[in-house]
Amino acid sequence: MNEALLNEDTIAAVATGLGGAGIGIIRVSGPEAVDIVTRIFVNHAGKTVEGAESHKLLYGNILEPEDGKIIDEVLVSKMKGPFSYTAEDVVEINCHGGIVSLKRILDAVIRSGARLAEPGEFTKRAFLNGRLDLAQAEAVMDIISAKTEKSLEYSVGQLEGKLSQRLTAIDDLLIDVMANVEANIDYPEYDIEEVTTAYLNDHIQQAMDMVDALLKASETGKIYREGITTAILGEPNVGKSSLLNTLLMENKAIVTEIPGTTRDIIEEYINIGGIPFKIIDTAGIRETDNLVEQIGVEKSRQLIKNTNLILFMTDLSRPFSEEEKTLIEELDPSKTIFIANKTDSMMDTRGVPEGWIPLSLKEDKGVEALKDKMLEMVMGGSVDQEADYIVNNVRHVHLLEEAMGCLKNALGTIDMGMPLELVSIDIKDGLEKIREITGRSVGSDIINQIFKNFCIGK
Ligand SMILES: Nc1nc2c(c(=O)[nH]1)N(C=O)[C@@H](CNc1ccc(C(=O)N[C@@H](CCC(=O)O)C(=O)O)cc1)CN2
Ligand SMILES: Nc1nc2c(ncn2[C@@H]2O[C@H](COP(=O)(O)OP(=O)(O)OP(=O)(O)O)[C@@H](O)[C@H]2O)c(=O)[nH]1
Ligand SMILES: [K+]
Repeated sequence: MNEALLNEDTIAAVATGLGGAGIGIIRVSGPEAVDIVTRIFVNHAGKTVEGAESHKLLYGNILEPEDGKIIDEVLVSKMKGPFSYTAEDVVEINCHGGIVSLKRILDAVIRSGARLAEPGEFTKRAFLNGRLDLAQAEAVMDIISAKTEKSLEYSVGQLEGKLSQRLTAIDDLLIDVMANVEANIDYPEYDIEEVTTAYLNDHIQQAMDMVDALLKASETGKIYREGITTAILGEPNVGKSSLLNTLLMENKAIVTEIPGTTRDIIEEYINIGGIPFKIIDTAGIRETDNLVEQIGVEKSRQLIKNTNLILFMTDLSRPFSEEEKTLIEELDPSKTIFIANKTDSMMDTRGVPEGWIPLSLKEDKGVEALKDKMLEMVMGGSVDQEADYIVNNVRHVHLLEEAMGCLKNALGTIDMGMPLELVSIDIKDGLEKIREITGRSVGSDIINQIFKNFCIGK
């Protein structure tokens, strides 16, 4: 599989942004990388890229290949394969970050024999050359699109192999079981290792427990990946915008452009305890004056149904309206936080209702308690704060579910007293699914699909 995908081209791309930063990097990787850059680089003391030490910076100029005119002043680093990001020879040219300099140097590199890299092609080469497995390569993309420090931490963990180690442990266990089963099929008369029903059930169950732990970690992963969709609801003037502003001011999450995804709606992310909450723009709901009328609108119903969390707010400076009472009945208490705002100017006839969070945005009281409550609702047992790793990728989740299905089938096959050959097939199917995650067994179409979503230069 690897040979078919590997090719001997030398590839090049701008690895940094094109927005006119202080410094920009052009990355070149492949068998001709050193030769190509050697030909267009000069150093006042006569040092060459060819002769340079690996992983050291070299100062000089990049020249036009045709007439030797200086394009820019640069620092060049050579990383000799296999000790590089791609495991091939890599040369990086650090130039001034302007778009013209970057473009002219990239052009010079291409004219000297490299071709433009496809999106994700550097990381794809790292995978095909065996420096990263597929789960690790995918982590690179998660690192780039991480929304909070916590999700960055988990993705770096995945790049370091925390998920891969667990998958390898499952792989090892299943290989062991298969070896024993196969031996028993091939040489039943020798009684090499007794493959009893108890042995099989026990070991397959062990593998299932390991897969199950990963699936649990994927529920947490989904939260870190997608954020908790949150809507702030309430009658006009209760303080919804004020709450949003307060939360945004101190807790705005850093959201970088996610390569390969189109974003047609503006989403505000706030970061509470490392978890991204995605605030849904309820402008549509806010426009109407009448709350019941709002909720009657199909879109609002959909919104309420599809949101993970609802912050419902009332205003203590006036009585409950009939509309509010109706809506409170309709809302699902398991995903709603009820907030009583304006405690500073509460009507004499109103107290804070039982179970509601008292808040005064004016006096900045109760915001911490609200944030704690938001975290508590999300945790609900599913988020383990101390988790060492999470499963952060939809492809992985599907494959884990499929692996689980195969192993369940194996138990069923044993239970029905079917021959060992059939048990062996079920286990093998499960193993294949695990190997699709690490990329030990995966088709080139899937590999191409995965790397297509990376950004250029990665
Ligand atoms: N300039 C630059 N910065 C970068 C990258 C890069 O490719 N270039 N990276 C790209 O994403 C990240 C760093 N990742 C890297 C991973 C491995 C190697 C590397 O050369 N590995 C060798 C040698 C390691 C060593 O000296 O011990 C190896 O693994 O054998 C370099 C960068 C972030 N910053
Ligand atoms: N006294 C008091 N006033 C508040 C408090 N929170 C918000 N307000 C005021 O209430 C008014 C309405 O606040 P907004 O945040 O605009 O309310 P809203 O729910 O977004 O209003 P609509 O956009 O009309 O739905 C503003 O004048 C705020 O300053 C509070 O805790 N105490
Ligand atoms: K408002």
